[in-house]
Amino acid sequence: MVTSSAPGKVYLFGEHAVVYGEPAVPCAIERRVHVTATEIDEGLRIHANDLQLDGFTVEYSGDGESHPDVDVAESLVEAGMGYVNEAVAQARDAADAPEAGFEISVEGDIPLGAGLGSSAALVVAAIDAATRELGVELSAIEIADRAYQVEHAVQDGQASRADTFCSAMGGAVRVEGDDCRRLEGIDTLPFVIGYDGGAGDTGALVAGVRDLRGKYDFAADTVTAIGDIVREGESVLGTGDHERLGELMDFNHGLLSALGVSSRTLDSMVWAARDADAHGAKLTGAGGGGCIVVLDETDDALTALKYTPGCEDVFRAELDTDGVRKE
Ligand SMILES: Nc1ncnc2c1ncn2[C@@H]1O[C@H](COP(=O)(O)OP(=O)(O)O)[C@@H](O)[C@H]1O
Ligand SMILES: C[C@@](O)(CCOP(=O)(O)O)CC(=O)O
Ligand SMILES: [Mg+2]
Repeated sequence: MVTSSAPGKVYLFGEHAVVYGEPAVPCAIERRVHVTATEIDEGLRIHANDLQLDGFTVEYSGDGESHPDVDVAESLVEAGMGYVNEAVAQARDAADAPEAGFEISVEGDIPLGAGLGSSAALVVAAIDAATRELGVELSAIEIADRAYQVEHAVQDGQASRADTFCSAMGGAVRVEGDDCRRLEGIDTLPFVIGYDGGAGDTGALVAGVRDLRGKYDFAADTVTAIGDIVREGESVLGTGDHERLGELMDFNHGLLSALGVSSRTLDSMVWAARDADAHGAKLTGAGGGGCIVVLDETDDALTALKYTPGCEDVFRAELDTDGVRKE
Protein backbone atom coordinates (compact mmCIF):
# COMPACT_ATOMS: atom_id res chain seq x y z
CA MET A 1 0.00 0.00 0.00
CA VAL A 2 1.40 3.41 -1.01
CA THR A 3 0.07 6.87 -0.21
CA SER A 4 1.12 9.90 -2.26
CA SER A 5 -0.07 13.48 -2.10
CA ALA A 6 -0.02 16.45 -4.45
CA PRO A 7 -0.95 20.11 -3.97
CA GLY A 8 -3.71 22.25 -5.44
CA LYS A 9 -2.96 25.62 -6.97
CA VAL A 10 -4.14 29.15 -7.61
CA TYR A 11 -3.55 31.03 -10.84
CA LEU A 12 -1.64 34.23 -10.17
CA PHE A 13 -2.21 34.91 -13.86
CA GLY A 14 -3.23 33.36 -17.14
CA GLU A 15 -5.94 30.67 -16.83
CA HIS A 16 -8.02 30.03 -19.96
CA ALA A 17 -5.58 31.96 -22.20
CA VAL A 18 -3.00 29.24 -21.42
CA VAL A 19 -5.18 26.74 -23.30
CA TYR A 20 -4.43 28.75 -26.50
CA GLY A 21 -0.67 28.94 -26.04
CA GLU A 22 -0.38 32.11 -23.94
CA PRO A 23 1.81 31.86 -20.82
CA ALA A 24 0.37 31.36 -17.33
CA VAL A 25 1.73 31.42 -13.78
CA PRO A 26 0.01 28.99 -11.42
CA CYS A 27 1.28 28.63 -7.84
CA ALA A 28 0.96 25.48 -5.71
CA ILE A 29 -0.76 25.97 -2.35
CA GLU A 30 -0.63 24.05 0.93
CA ARG A 31 -3.86 22.14 0.33
CA ARG A 32 -3.47 18.58 -0.87
CA VAL A 33 -5.16 15.50 -2.24
CA HIS A 34 -3.94 12.21 -0.73
CA VAL A 35 -4.31 9.02 -2.75
CA THR A 36 -3.67 5.54 -1.38
CA ALA A 37 -3.15 2.76 -3.92
CA THR A 38 -3.22 -0.93 -3.03
CA GLU A 39 -2.67 -3.60 -5.66
CA ILE A 40 -5.50 -6.16 -5.81
CA ASP A 41 -6.10 -9.20 -8.01
CA GLU A 42 -8.08 -7.43 -10.71
CA GLY A 43 -10.31 -4.46 -11.55
CA LEU A 44 -10.54 -1.09 -9.86
CA ARG A 45 -12.25 -0.15 -6.60
CA ILE A 46 -12.39 3.51 -5.73
CA HIS A 47 -13.26 5.11 -2.39
CA ALA A 48 -13.80 8.83 -2.83
CA ASN A 49 -15.73 10.20 0.10
CA ASP A 50 -15.21 13.84 -0.90
CA LEU A 51 -17.03 13.29 -4.17
CA GLN A 52 -20.71 14.00 -3.60
CA LEU A 53 -23.09 13.25 -6.42
CA ASP A 54 -26.54 14.64 -5.70
CA GLY A 55 -25.90 14.22 -2.01
CA PHE A 56 -24.59 10.67 -2.26
CA THR A 57 -21.12 9.67 -1.30
CA VAL A 58 -19.69 7.37 -3.89
CA GLU A 59 -18.18 3.99 -3.52
CA TYR A 60 -17.43 2.79 -7.00
CA SER A 61 -16.23 -0.41 -8.58
CA GLY A 62 -14.77 0.27 -12.01
CA ASP A 63 -15.27 -3.26 -13.29
CA GLY A 64 -18.67 -2.48 -14.78
CA GLU A 65 -20.46 -4.26 -11.91
CA SER A 66 -23.13 -2.46 -9.91
CA HIS A 67 -22.11 -0.41 -6.88
CA PRO A 68 -24.67 -1.06 -4.16
CA ASP A 69 -23.61 1.81 -1.90
CA VAL A 70 -24.95 4.44 -4.22
CA ASP A 71 -28.23 4.98 -5.98
CA VAL A 72 -27.33 7.32 -8.84
CA ALA A 73 -27.01 6.77 -12.58
CA GLU A 74 -23.93 4.82 -13.58
CA SER A 75 -23.09 7.51 -16.14
CA LEU A 76 -22.87 10.19 -13.41
CA VAL A 77 -20.53 8.06 -11.37
CA GLU A 78 -18.44 7.24 -14.45
CA ALA A 79 -18.12 10.95 -15.20
CA GLY A 80 -17.05 11.70 -11.64
CA MET A 81 -14.55 8.86 -11.65
CA GLY A 82 -13.03 9.65 -15.06
CA TYR A 83 -9.91 11.21 -13.58
CA VAL A 84 -9.11 8.18 -11.41
CA ASN A 85 -9.86 5.70 -14.21
CA GLU A 86 -7.54 7.51 -16.61
CA ALA A 87 -4.82 7.99 -13.98
CA VAL A 88 -4.84 4.26 -13.24
CA ALA A 89 -4.62 3.55 -16.99
CA GLN A 90 -1.52 5.78 -17.12
CA ALA A 91 0.04 3.95 -14.15
CA ARG A 92 -0.62 0.53 -15.74
CA ASP A 93 0.96 1.79 -18.94
CA ALA A 94 4.02 3.26 -17.17
CA ALA A 95 4.59 0.02 -15.24
CA ASP A 96 3.84 -2.14 -18.28
CA ALA A 97 1.21 -3.95 -16.20
CA PRO A 98 -2.02 -3.64 -18.19
CA GLU A 99 -3.90 -6.13 -16.00
CA ALA A 100 -2.91 -4.70 -12.59
CA GLY A 101 -5.88 -4.34 -10.23
CA PHE A 102 -6.14 -1.47 -7.73
CA GLU A 103 -8.01 -0.32 -4.71
CA ILE A 104 -7.73 3.49 -4.69
CA SER A 105 -8.73 5.77 -1.79
CA VAL A 106 -8.93 9.52 -2.27
CA GLU A 107 -9.03 12.17 0.44
CA GLY A 108 -8.33 15.85 0.22
CA ASP A 109 -8.80 19.34 1.60
CA ILE A 110 -9.19 21.04 -1.79
CA PRO A 111 -12.78 21.99 -2.65
CA LEU A 112 -13.89 20.21 -5.84
CA GLY A 113 -14.48 22.12 -9.06
CA ALA A 114 -13.65 25.44 -7.40
CA GLY A 115 -10.60 26.51 -9.40
CA LEU A 116 -8.00 25.21 -6.95
CA GLY A 117 -6.95 22.32 -9.17
CA SER A 118 -8.37 19.38 -7.23
CA SER A 119 -8.51 17.38 -10.47
CA ALA A 120 -4.82 17.86 -11.25
CA ALA A 121 -3.79 17.12 -7.65
CA LEU A 122 -5.90 13.94 -7.68
CA VAL A 123 -4.45 12.71 -10.96
CA VAL A 124 -0.83 13.54 -10.07
CA ALA A 125 -1.08 11.84 -6.66
CA ALA A 126 -2.92 8.82 -8.14
CA ILE A 127 -0.30 8.23 -10.84
CA ASP A 128 2.51 8.50 -8.29
CA ALA A 129 0.86 6.17 -5.74
CA ALA A 130 -0.24 3.55 -8.30
CA THR A 131 3.12 3.38 -10.10
CA ARG A 132 5.05 3.14 -6.82
CA GLU A 133 2.70 0.36 -5.71
CA LEU A 134 3.80 -1.50 -8.87
CA GLY A 135 7.46 -0.85 -8.02
CA VAL A 136 8.06 1.92 -10.57
CA GLU A 137 9.28 5.38 -9.59
CA LEU A 138 8.54 8.10 -12.14
CA SER A 139 10.16 11.54 -12.17
CA ALA A 140 7.93 14.49 -11.31
CA ILE A 141 8.25 15.65 -14.92
CA GLU A 142 7.01 12.31 -16.23
CA ILE A 143 4.12 12.31 -13.75
CA ALA A 144 3.23 15.84 -14.91
CA ASP A 145 3.23 14.71 -18.52
CA ARG A 146 1.06 11.66 -17.89
CA ALA A 147 -1.30 13.69 -15.69
CA TYR A 148 -1.67 16.22 -18.50
CA GLN A 149 -2.72 13.39 -20.85
CA VAL A 150 -5.42 12.49 -18.32
CA GLU A 151 -6.77 16.06 -17.98
CA HIS A 152 -6.68 16.39 -21.76
CA ALA A 153 -8.74 13.22 -22.17
CA VAL A 154 -11.25 13.92 -19.40
CA GLN A 155 -11.72 17.60 -20.38
CA ASP A 156 -12.66 16.56 -23.93
CA GLY A 157 -9.34 17.33 -25.55
CA GLN A 158 -9.03 20.82 -24.07
CA ALA A 159 -6.48 21.31 -21.33
CA SER A 160 -3.21 23.05 -20.70
CA ARG A 161 -0.21 21.58 -18.93
CA ALA A 162 -0.43 24.30 -16.27
CA ASP A 163 -2.37 22.65 -13.42
CA THR A 164 -0.74 19.25 -13.67
CA PHE A 165 2.82 20.60 -14.03
CA CYS A 166 2.30 22.92 -11.05
CA SER A 167 0.88 20.14 -8.87
CA ALA A 168 3.70 17.75 -9.75
CA MET A 169 6.52 20.29 -9.26
CA GLY A 170 5.19 22.59 -6.50
CA GLY A 171 6.08 26.28 -6.12
CA ALA A 172 5.35 28.97 -8.68
CA VAL A 173 5.65 27.74 -12.27
CA ARG A 174 5.41 29.17 -15.75
CA VAL A 175 3.71 27.27 -18.55
CA GLU A 176 3.52 28.30 -22.19
CA GLY A 177 2.39 25.53 -24.54
CA ASP A 178 4.71 22.58 -23.97
CA ASP A 179 7.33 24.77 -22.30
CA CYS A 180 6.96 24.21 -18.54
CA ARG A 181 9.40 25.53 -15.95
CA ARG A 182 9.62 26.25 -12.25
CA LEU A 183 10.14 29.88 -11.23
CA GLU A 184 13.01 29.80 -8.76
CA GLY A 185 13.38 32.17 -5.83
CA ILE A 186 9.66 32.64 -5.17
CA ASP A 187 9.07 31.08 -1.75
CA THR A 188 6.17 33.05 -0.39
CA LEU A 189 3.23 35.10 -1.63
CA PRO A 190 0.46 36.46 0.65
CA PHE A 191 -2.53 34.62 -0.82
CA VAL A 192 -6.02 34.80 0.67
CA ILE A 193 -8.70 32.62 -0.88
CA GLY A 194 -12.44 33.34 -0.90
CA TYR A 195 -14.76 30.43 -1.71
CA ASP A 196 -18.43 30.84 -2.64
CA GLY A 197 -19.23 27.19 -1.94
CA GLY A 198 -19.98 26.61 -5.60
CA ALA A 199 -18.24 25.00 -8.53
CA GLY A 200 -17.79 25.47 -12.25
CA ASP A 201 -17.66 22.80 -14.92
CA THR A 202 -14.11 23.15 -16.27
CA GLY A 203 -14.80 21.38 -19.58
CA ALA A 204 -17.92 23.47 -20.29
CA LEU A 205 -16.26 26.77 -19.33
CA VAL A 206 -13.22 26.05 -21.51
CA ALA A 207 -15.54 25.15 -24.40
CA GLY A 208 -17.45 28.42 -23.88
CA VAL A 209 -14.27 30.49 -24.17
CA ARG A 210 -13.19 28.50 -27.21
CA ASP A 211 -16.52 29.23 -28.96
CA LEU A 212 -16.44 32.94 -28.02
CA ARG A 213 -12.88 33.22 -29.29
CA GLY A 214 -13.87 31.60 -32.58
CA LYS A 215 -16.85 33.91 -33.01
CA TYR A 216 -15.64 37.34 -31.87
CA ASP A 217 -12.40 39.20 -32.52
CA PHE A 218 -12.74 40.92 -29.14
CA ALA A 219 -12.52 37.52 -27.40
CA ALA A 220 -9.42 36.50 -29.38
CA ASP A 221 -7.89 39.90 -28.52
CA THR A 222 -8.81 39.40 -24.87
CA VAL A 223 -6.95 36.08 -24.79
CA THR A 224 -3.89 37.82 -26.28
CA ALA A 225 -4.23 40.67 -23.76
CA ILE A 226 -4.22 38.15 -20.89
CA GLY A 227 -0.93 36.83 -22.32
CA ASP A 228 0.47 40.39 -22.26
CA ILE A 229 -0.52 40.74 -18.60
CA VAL A 230 1.18 37.46 -17.75
CA ARG A 231 4.42 38.57 -19.44
CA GLU A 232 4.26 41.86 -17.55
CA GLY A 233 3.45 40.02 -14.30
CA GLU A 234 6.41 37.67 -14.66
CA SER A 235 8.82 40.56 -14.89
CA VAL A 236 7.34 42.05 -11.70
CA LEU A 237 7.21 38.76 -9.78
CA GLY A 238 10.89 38.65 -8.91
CA THR A 239 10.92 42.25 -7.66
CA GLY A 240 8.45 41.60 -4.82
CA ASP A 241 6.34 44.60 -5.91
CA HIS A 242 3.01 43.30 -4.60
CA GLU A 243 1.22 46.55 -5.38
CA ARG A 244 1.97 46.18 -9.09
CA LEU A 245 1.30 42.42 -9.07
CA GLY A 246 -2.10 43.09 -7.52
CA GLU A 247 -2.91 45.70 -10.12
CA LEU A 248 -2.15 43.19 -12.86
CA MET A 249 -4.35 40.58 -11.10
CA ASP A 250 -7.19 43.11 -11.18
CA PHE A 251 -6.69 43.61 -14.92
CA ASN A 252 -6.59 39.84 -15.43
CA HIS A 253 -9.91 39.43 -13.59
CA GLY A 254 -11.52 42.10 -15.78
CA LEU A 255 -10.41 40.27 -18.91
CA LEU A 256 -11.70 36.93 -17.57
CA SER A 257 -15.05 38.64 -16.92
CA ALA A 258 -15.06 39.82 -20.54
CA LEU A 259 -14.68 36.16 -21.54
CA GLY A 260 -17.81 35.36 -19.52
CA VAL A 261 -16.27 33.08 -16.91
CA SER A 262 -16.85 35.17 -13.78
CA SER A 263 -20.06 35.14 -11.76
CA ARG A 264 -21.99 37.42 -9.44
CA THR A 265 -20.50 35.92 -6.27
CA LEU A 266 -16.95 35.78 -7.67
CA ASP A 267 -17.28 39.45 -8.65
CA SER A 268 -18.69 40.47 -5.27
CA MET A 269 -15.87 38.66 -3.44
CA VAL A 270 -13.32 40.35 -5.72
CA TRP A 271 -14.85 43.77 -4.96
CA ALA A 272 -15.00 43.08 -1.21
CA ALA A 273 -11.26 42.31 -1.26
CA ARG A 274 -10.48 45.43 -3.30
CA ASP A 275 -12.63 47.59 -0.98
CA ALA A 276 -10.54 46.22 1.90
CA ASP A 277 -7.42 47.58 0.15
CA ALA A 278 -6.00 44.26 -0.97
CA HIS A 279 -3.27 44.66 -3.58
CA GLY A 280 -5.47 42.82 -6.07
CA ALA A 281 -7.99 40.03 -6.55
CA LYS A 282 -9.15 37.75 -9.34
CA LEU A 283 -11.00 34.51 -9.89
CA THR A 284 -8.80 31.44 -10.09
CA GLY A 285 -9.16 28.48 -12.45
CA ALA A 286 -12.01 27.87 -14.82
CA GLY A 287 -14.45 30.20 -13.00
CA GLY A 288 -18.25 30.03 -13.13
CA GLY A 289 -18.21 29.71 -9.33
CA GLY A 290 -15.74 28.58 -6.71
CA CYS A 291 -12.74 30.59 -5.58
CA ILE A 292 -11.03 33.93 -5.92
CA VAL A 293 -7.40 34.58 -5.04
CA VAL A 294 -6.42 37.79 -3.26
CA LEU A 295 -2.98 39.27 -2.69
CA ASP A 296 -2.92 40.80 0.79
CA GLU A 297 -0.42 40.46 3.63
CA THR A 298 -2.76 42.13 6.15
CA ASP A 299 -5.90 40.50 7.62
CA ASP A 300 -8.19 43.14 6.12
CA ALA A 301 -9.39 41.28 3.02
CA LEU A 302 -9.70 38.08 5.08
CA THR A 303 -11.97 39.86 7.57
CA ALA A 304 -13.96 41.65 4.86
CA LEU A 305 -14.61 38.39 3.02
CA LYS A 306 -15.89 36.73 6.22
CA TYR A 307 -18.76 39.22 6.15
CA THR A 308 -19.33 39.22 2.40
CA PRO A 309 -22.66 37.68 1.36
CA GLY A 310 -21.99 34.72 -0.92
CA CYS A 311 -18.55 34.01 0.55
CA GLU A 312 -18.82 30.66 2.36
CA ASP A 313 -15.24 30.22 3.42
CA VAL A 314 -12.10 32.30 3.48
CA PHE A 315 -8.58 31.16 4.33
CA ARG A 316 -4.95 31.97 3.85
CA ALA A 317 -3.09 29.69 1.46
CA GLU A 318 0.68 29.42 1.78
CA LEU A 319 2.69 28.80 -1.35
CA ASP A 320 3.70 25.11 -1.27
CA THR A 321 7.20 24.65 -2.60
CA ASP A 322 6.76 20.87 -2.48
CA GLY A 323 5.07 19.08 -5.38
CA VAL A 324 4.02 15.45 -5.51
CA ARG A 325 5.46 13.33 -2.71
CA LYS A 326 5.21 9.92 -1.13
CA GLU A 327 3.69 10.14 2.34
N1 LIG B 1 -11.03 14.26 -3.59
C1 LIG B 1 -11.60 13.87 -4.76
N2 LIG B 1 -12.30 12.72 -4.83
C2 LIG B 1 -12.88 12.35 -5.99
N3 LIG B 1 -12.84 13.07 -7.14
C3 LIG B 1 -12.16 14.21 -7.12
C4 LIG B 1 -11.49 14.68 -5.94
N4 LIG B 1 -10.90 15.85 -6.23
C5 LIG B 1 -11.18 16.10 -7.53
N5 LIG B 1 -11.94 15.14 -8.08
C6 LIG B 1 -12.43 15.10 -9.47
O1 LIG B 1 -12.09 16.34 -10.10
C7 LIG B 1 -13.28 17.06 -10.48
C8 LIG B 1 -13.08 18.56 -10.30
O2 LIG B 1 -12.13 19.00 -11.25
P1 LIG B 1 -12.32 20.36 -12.04
O3 LIG B 1 -13.72 20.49 -12.55
O4 LIG B 1 -11.21 20.46 -13.02
O5 LIG B 1 -12.14 21.48 -10.93
P2 LIG B 1 -10.86 21.81 -10.03
O6 LIG B 1 -9.71 21.12 -10.66
O7 LIG B 1 -10.76 23.30 -10.08
O8 LIG B 1 -11.18 21.36 -8.65
C9 LIG B 1 -14.36 16.48 -9.59
O9 LIG B 1 -15.65 16.65 -10.16
C10 LIG B 1 -13.95 15.01 -9.50
O10 LIG B 1 -14.32 14.32 -10.67
C1 LIG C 1 -9.32 27.05 -17.41
C2 LIG C 1 -7.97 26.31 -17.26
O1 LIG C 1 -6.93 27.19 -17.77
C3 LIG C 1 -7.65 26.02 -15.79
C4 LIG C 1 -8.67 25.16 -15.08
O2 LIG C 1 -8.37 25.07 -13.70
P1 LIG C 1 -9.36 24.32 -12.69
O3 LIG C 1 -9.53 22.93 -13.17
O4 LIG C 1 -10.65 25.10 -12.73
O5 LIG C 1 -8.70 24.40 -11.36
C5 LIG C 1 -8.01 25.04 -18.11
C6 LIG C 1 -6.65 24.41 -18.35
O6 LIG C 1 -5.61 25.10 -18.27
O7 LIG C 1 -6.63 23.21 -18.65
MG1 LIG D 1 -9.26 20.95 -12.75
